[in-house]
Amino acid sequence: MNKQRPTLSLKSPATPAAPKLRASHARDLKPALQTGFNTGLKPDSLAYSLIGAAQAVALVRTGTNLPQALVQVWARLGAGATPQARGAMQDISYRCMRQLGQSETLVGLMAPKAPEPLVAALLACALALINAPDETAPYEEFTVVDQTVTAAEAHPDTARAKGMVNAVLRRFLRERQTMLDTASLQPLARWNYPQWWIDAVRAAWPQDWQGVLTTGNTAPPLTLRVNLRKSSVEDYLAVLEQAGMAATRIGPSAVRLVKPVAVGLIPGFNDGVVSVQDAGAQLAAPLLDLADGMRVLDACAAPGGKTCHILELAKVHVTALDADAKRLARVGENLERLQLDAELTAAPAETSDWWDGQPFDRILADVPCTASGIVRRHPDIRWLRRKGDTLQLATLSAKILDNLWQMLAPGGKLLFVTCSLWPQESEAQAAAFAVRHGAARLDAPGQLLPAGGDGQDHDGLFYALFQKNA
Ligand SMILES: C[S@@+](CC[C@H](N)C(=O)[O-])C[C@H]1O[C@@H](n2cnc3c(N)ncnc32)[C@H](O)[C@@H]1O
Repeated sequence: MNKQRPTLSLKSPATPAAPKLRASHARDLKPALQTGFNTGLKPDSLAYSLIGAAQAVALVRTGTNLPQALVQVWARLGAGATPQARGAMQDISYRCMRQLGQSETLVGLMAPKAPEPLVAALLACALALINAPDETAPYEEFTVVDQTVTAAEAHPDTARAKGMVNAVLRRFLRERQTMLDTASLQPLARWNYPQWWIDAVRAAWPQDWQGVLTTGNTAPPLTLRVNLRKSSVEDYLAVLEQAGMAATRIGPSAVRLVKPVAVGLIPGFNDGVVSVQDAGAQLAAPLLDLADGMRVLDACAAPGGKTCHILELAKVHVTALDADAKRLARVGENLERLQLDAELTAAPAETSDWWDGQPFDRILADVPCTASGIVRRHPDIRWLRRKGDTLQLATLSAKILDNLWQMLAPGGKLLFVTCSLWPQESEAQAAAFAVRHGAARLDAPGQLLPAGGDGQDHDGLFYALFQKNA
């Protein structure tokens, strides 16, 4: 077995007398990922993908978001992280996030003592694969057990727990129904969200809370926006049919692929005929009621999905603003692919020193929020957010809205958007804003709860439209 240092460790070698922390405190520590560790596992084996996915899951449990965690793990693995291995690690870790409450509860029922972070994450990944809904189960359950034990043996952070991993998984296969029934008595395991999140959805949406939680645990669809400058929805559906890709129309410009594929394989993607965008998010640009020649501010623009849609609909001058210069670069890449043009400005939307004083005819304020409405795309969010984040983000977005209002021309319209389910960030924010500024409220969808199914399929978004007195 490789004797190199483990890649995940809560203790630093430079501080031998580090105080022992209780498990409840461990999530505040960022374990250092050490480069160069090699498990010796074959990159095309399930064991290799399982230990990689488990490291990403363990990082999420210490506060890193899953996309970043995967990038860190892949960087450390170097050439071993082949496209197939990356795909498998991504698939396993995303599944794991959707079932983490159940898996951690099951481990609590079956493990003799609380496992170390990487062992807990490895077990959670394995249980997510074993408990995958039948139609999506990617591996035989005995293969999963065997490969999880192999993975455990190959990594110094998990090797000592190999026997326990084996015992827990085999016990689960023997006593599956009893274990699942017992676990599901706990809301955390039944719904796979933290208790505070379940309570918040119940309080906000007493009629719909179960559907909202259930939809958030489904895999998201791959929805495309047809660029009406380059094609029509009918023509594009015909292109997909010719390519043998089944698809349905689920919005004015929205087409959902029956089977998601990598973006590089989507016909016309590289030529800007289509973009990837949720059907609910596609409502923003049309609500702005654009006309050629208008000055438009897209105030929280990155990665530019809505910026590009605006420019596909009318010949307008767009300022795309975002506080994050790195993310703003992605707006540039999307504009380039679609052969569109906008002015890119990196600055916080609650400030105004970047503004030339010329009022805007339309303002889109797609403000930073808890993202509680898009958990099916980002299943890690529920495990990363804290209850207090809502108030903090609502305070920032109130500042942003107040600042942007002074930049709007008389008679101009401001569209306020969130991808949140929490009224504090959405309807309560919109109502308070209207009162503060005497803003007229125009027709807009309000809260769209996340919905999946044949007819409609979209994330949870909130829309409020305001007009300034002429
Ligand atoms: C919901 S995302 C925007 C999505 C984008 N409108 C789209 O459709 O592709 C929110 C964006 O707000 C940016 N942001 C966060 N705080 C900000 C601030 N104070 N001012 C401006 N942008 C901010 C984030 O970097 C992020 O790109």
